[in-house]
Amino acid sequence: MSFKTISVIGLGYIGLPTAAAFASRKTSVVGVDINTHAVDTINRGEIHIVEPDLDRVVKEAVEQGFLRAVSQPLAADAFLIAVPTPFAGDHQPDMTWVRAAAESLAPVLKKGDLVILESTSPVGATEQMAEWLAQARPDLRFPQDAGEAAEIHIAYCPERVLPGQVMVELIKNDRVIGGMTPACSARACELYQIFLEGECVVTNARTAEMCKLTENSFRDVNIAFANELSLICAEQGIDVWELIRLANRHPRVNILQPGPGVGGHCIAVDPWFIVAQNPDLARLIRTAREVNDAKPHWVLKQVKATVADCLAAEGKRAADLKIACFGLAFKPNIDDLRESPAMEVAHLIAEWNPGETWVTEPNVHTIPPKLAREATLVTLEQALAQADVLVMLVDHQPFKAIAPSQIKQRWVVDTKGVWR
Ligand SMILES: NC(=O)C1=CN([C@@H]2O[C@H](COP(=O)(O)OP(=O)(O)OC[C@H]3O[C@@H](n4cnc5c(N)ncnc54)[C@H](O)[C@@H]3O)[C@@H](O)[C@H]2O)C=CC1
Ligand SMILES: CC(=O)N[C@@H]1[C@@H](OP(=O)(O)OP(=O)(O)OC[C@H]2O[C@@H](n3ccc(=O)[nH]c3=O)[C@H](O)[C@@H]2O)O[C@H](C(=O)O)[C@@H](O)[C@@H]1O
Repeated sequence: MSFKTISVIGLGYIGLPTAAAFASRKTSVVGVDINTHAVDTINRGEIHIVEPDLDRVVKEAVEQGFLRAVSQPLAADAFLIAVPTPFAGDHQPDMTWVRAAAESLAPVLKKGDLVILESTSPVGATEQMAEWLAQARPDLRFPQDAGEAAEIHIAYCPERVLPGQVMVELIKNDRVIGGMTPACSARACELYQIFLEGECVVTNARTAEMCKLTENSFRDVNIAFANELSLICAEQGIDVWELIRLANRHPRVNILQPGPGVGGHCIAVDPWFIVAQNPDLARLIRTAREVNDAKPHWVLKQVKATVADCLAAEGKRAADLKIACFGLAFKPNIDDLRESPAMEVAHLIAEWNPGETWVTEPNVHTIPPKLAREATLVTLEQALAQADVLVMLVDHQPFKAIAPSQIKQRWVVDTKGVWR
């Protein structure tokens, strides 16, 4: 049985590209979002987020009548949930959005429908979602009670696309399919095969949930290793970038790059879901999070030491000093500031600095509210020409292109090793 209508609940960085990918294959897609600005923008054939190529695909899909957005779920044959799953203040996963999404679609569920959870979630979340649906619809049979005789199919299918390459990775990456029963997995594979060129790899829901968390924890632990090395190398007077380059010449060593910390709303968040469920066992994963979260404070110490050297050498007063931070985004060549360690370093510097704190960020045109009272957004040219201390935080292309002669003989803290 094919899918006549597909509904995607949550039209953000993941939901909108997914909805557009289905619609681009000439399948009727109804996107649902509680944000009316997002709904209106999409219905005009425009987009409210930044992602290469997404604008073109959405425009075509809307113009051809395959994609439309609404504020409340309508009947469909398959529902994909891609709403936020942040953590609460104590690092516990916050499933409020998933519950609200599930409860909002329950009234329109009918026999034979497929419900997929795509949001990054703790182990057991899919079973929990199935319970919420069953409580809302006691007239339908769900997999947790009916097994293969279920009238509703439910699966966990995590998303693993890299921001900036979403439209390519969405189609090409292999996809882990965690059905609550084999029939649920088979139905989910059928759905993704509408646009997927990668392989559907089938497992159960709990393993699929853990798989997503494992991928991001793997990266976090490996970045923490690089960040820890950077601390050790600074103490030992060794250039960490050269060290990593040399060690990576070993055929079985592949160390990642240190930086000001780890940002974005995924790698800095998801490992905590494992820690929250396994507090006594997830020791390495917790420590990696702590190492990466501590890095902005270490960078501040480096800045303080450099400022002290600068003041001593140039005989200036601290209040007259200008410190320029290069970059605010959470990684290079994007405008996303979520959980950005560069933002945090800039904030820590501005709170401490008795002089002026400047930030230069080619992808942002107004100073973010968190920094508005304490820092000034300046051009790259002004920062380079007039600041006393330069702090490299994000290896954006324009910063990497700065001529070495402009950096030479300057007071520099370089967290990305691009101005060495
Ligand atoms: N952004 C990324 O690179 C990746 C994100 N993920 C995961 O995907 C999930 C979604 O993330 P993003 O798309 O980045 O979030 P987002 O914040 O960009 O989009 C989520 C959307 O859901 C909407 N929403 C919230 N509650 C709703 C409800 N009850 N009904 C309808 N719409 C609702 C919001 O208004 C928002 O537009 C999260 O679990 C995230 O961890 C997974 C892989 C990559
Ligand atoms: C395992 C993995 O590669 N996960 C991806 C990750 O996307 P994201 O853009 O957050 O990852 P990223 O490029 O590693 O950046 C995360 C953070 O880590 C930093 N970073 C990255 C690599 C490195 O060598 N050193 C370093 O410090 C970045 O600057 C950034 O602050 O998380 C996404 C997600 O889950 O949302 C996931 O879909 C993506 O595939």
